[in-house]
Amino acid sequence: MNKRIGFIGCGQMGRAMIQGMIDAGLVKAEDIAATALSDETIDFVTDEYGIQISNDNKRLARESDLLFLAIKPYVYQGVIQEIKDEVRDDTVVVTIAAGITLDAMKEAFGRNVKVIRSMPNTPSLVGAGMSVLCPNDFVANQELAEVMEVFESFGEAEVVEEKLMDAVPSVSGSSPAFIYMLIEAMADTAVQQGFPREKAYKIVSQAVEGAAKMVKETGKHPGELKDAVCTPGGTTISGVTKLEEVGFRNAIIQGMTACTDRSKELSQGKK
Ligand SMILES: NC(=O)C1=CN([C@@H]2O[C@H](COP(=O)(O)OP(=O)(O)OC[C@H]3O[C@@H](n4cnc5c(N)ncnc54)[C@H](OP(=O)(O)O)[C@@H]3O)[C@@H](O)[C@H]2O)C=CC1
Ligand SMILES: O=C(O)[C@@H]1CCC=N1
Repeated sequence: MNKRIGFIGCGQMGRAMIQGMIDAGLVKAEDIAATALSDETIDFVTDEYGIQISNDNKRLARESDLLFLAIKPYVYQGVIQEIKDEVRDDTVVVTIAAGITLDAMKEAFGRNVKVIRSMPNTPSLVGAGMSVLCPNDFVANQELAEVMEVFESFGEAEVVEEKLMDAVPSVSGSSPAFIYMLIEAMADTAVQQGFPREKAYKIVSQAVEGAAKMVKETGKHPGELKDAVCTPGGTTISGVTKLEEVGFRNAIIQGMTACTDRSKELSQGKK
């Protein structure tokens, strides 16, 4: 890709995306530039990733064709104030924060900048990301296609209407945390039942990955796949019955709803 890609912020999510696109061969490390606040991060990223990194947000904003804002939501206002006059009219700005709306971006910039609101997730680090995007009216189809190419280099990407963006963290950005909790709980149980910890994580995470692959590759309804595991009078149905009794599915629904509610609060400017 012959676009200059810049990341303002180079923490967990920025690094996951950068590593993902380098591993995919989309860009060379030396063609990516980033900024961070601390010397500690700047030194670490220089050593580990080999990208250009400094604390000069203005220069990065001026020089980037695709500018990712990989900073925490509460830092957005300050950083946009700093860079808004440096961002060129042909630059595409990509947000990755929950609750930063396209309207809020327009207001912060005080003009019509090309903006794509996105929500990636950290599995991008290993090429298994799931990102959801929503462009504003000033992004041309070709520009959206280029940004999709970036996101698809480290996983899968979908475009949705902005009204769905507050629900997106619960299904992509935040959802890996819920799955890690599931894996941890399953592995803890395995350890309690005598498995060594490392074997427990290997077995459980492979089973989780396999189940996800079955849903994706067979196209079958998850309920049908679940039924195929349940032998009459067997072990699985005993586990399924107990999980229903303790409200497993309801717990997931409530967790995801709380996640979406928090995104809505952030979108409304609540701290
Ligand atoms: N973590 C995740 O799983 C996901 C995160 N996101 C979103 O990604 C964004 C970043 O999150 P995450 O990567 O986890 O956060 P981190 O805290 O790991 O990274 C934030 C980065 O921003 C840098 N930074 C802070 N202030 C400035 C500034 N003024 N100028 C330049 N750089 C600055 C920090 O520098 P330093 O390192 O020096 O402190 C750090 O490198 C958030 O908006 C979050 O909502 C979206 C999807 C998933
Ligand atoms: O927790 C958060 O707010 C961010 C957005 C999705 C994942 N991390």
